[in-house]
Amino acid sequence: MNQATNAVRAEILTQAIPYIKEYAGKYVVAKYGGNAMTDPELKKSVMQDILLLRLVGVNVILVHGGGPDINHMLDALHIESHFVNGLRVTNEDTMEVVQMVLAGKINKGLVAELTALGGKAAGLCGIDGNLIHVHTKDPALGLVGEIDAVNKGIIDNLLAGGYIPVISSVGIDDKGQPHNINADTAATEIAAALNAECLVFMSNIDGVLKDKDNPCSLIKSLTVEETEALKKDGTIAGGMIPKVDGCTDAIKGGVKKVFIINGEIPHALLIELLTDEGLGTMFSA
Ligand SMILES: Nc1ncnc2c1ncn2[C@@H]1O[C@H](COP(=O)(O)OP(=O)(O)O)[C@@H](O)[C@H]1O
Ligand SMILES: CC(=O)N[C@@H](CCC(=O)OP(=O)(O)O)C(=O)O
Repeated sequence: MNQATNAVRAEILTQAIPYIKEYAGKYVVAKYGGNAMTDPELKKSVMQDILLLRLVGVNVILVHGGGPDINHMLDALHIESHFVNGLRVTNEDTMEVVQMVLAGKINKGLVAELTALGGKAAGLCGIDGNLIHVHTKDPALGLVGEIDAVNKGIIDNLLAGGYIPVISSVGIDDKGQPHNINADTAATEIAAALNAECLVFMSNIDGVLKDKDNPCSLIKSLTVEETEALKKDGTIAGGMIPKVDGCTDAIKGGVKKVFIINGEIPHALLIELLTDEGLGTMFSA
C-alpha cells in the first residue's frame, strides 16, 4: 500500500469523526426492505454498516420489510396477493404467511447475518413486549394494522444490553390478534416514538427524482412544504408516496433528519451518515 492510498484511507476515517460525535448515543432508525434485501452481498454490506454504527456508539435500530419474499411464499402456496394503495389486503391465511416470512425467515436471517459478523443482535416483531400496538385500519384491508402506540421500553432494554434490535413490521391488537403493517410506516412510527435523531429509508431508487425516469434528476433536499407540492403536481407518485409521507410524518413527529437513499449502492448507509458525501434525498422541516 503506498502513501497516497494511506492518506485517502485516513482522510475517510477522520472525516467520520464529526458525524460519529453527532450520532453517538442517539437513536438512528434504518428501514431496510424491498429489492435491496434479495442480493446476499448487498445484505452483508448493509449489516456491516449497521454493525459499524453500533460499534461506534450509535443506538441503531433496524426495521425491515420483505414484500418480495412474502410474494414468493404466497405464490408458492397459491394464495393471491391484492394491494390497495400500496397495502396488502391481509386475510387470516395471508397473515400466517406474513408472520412466518417477516418475523421468522427474514428477521432471523438478518439477526444471523449480524451475529456471523461478530455483532450482538436480537430479533423481535411488534408482538414481542407489546412493541407495536395496533387496531384494524380498515375492515376492507383485513388484518392490516394502524399503529396506536410503540412501547419503546423493550428497544431501550435491548440497546442497554448492547444488542441491535432487529424489528419486523407485525403488530398486535387488544385481542392478541397479529396484524400486518407496512414496514415504512412501522419504521416511521418507531422513529417518532423514540424521538430519533435520524431515520433512513433504504429503497431501490436514489431518492426523490424530479423526473422518475431520469436517474440524474435527484432532488438532494426537500422541506415538508416542498414535498407536499411535489405530491400535488404529480412529480411524486406510486410507491414513493407512502415513503415521502413517512418522511414528512417523521419530521413532524420530531425526528431531526430523514433520508431516502439507494440501498442497492454498497455501504450507502455509512456513506450517507458518516461522510461528507450526501447520496440521497434529505428531508427537513
Ligand atoms: N418522483 C419520484 N422519484 C422517485 N421515485 C418515484 C417518483 N415517483 C414515483 N416513484 C416510484 O416509486 C418507486 C419507489 O417505491 P417502492 O417501489 O414502493 O420502494 P420500496 O420497494 O423500496 O419500498 C420508484 O421505483 C419509482 O418507480
Ligand atoms: C400492509 C402491508 O402491505 N405490509 C407489507 C409488509 C412488508 C413490507 O412493507 O415490505 P417492504 O418494505 O419490502 O415493501 C406487505 O405485506 O408486503
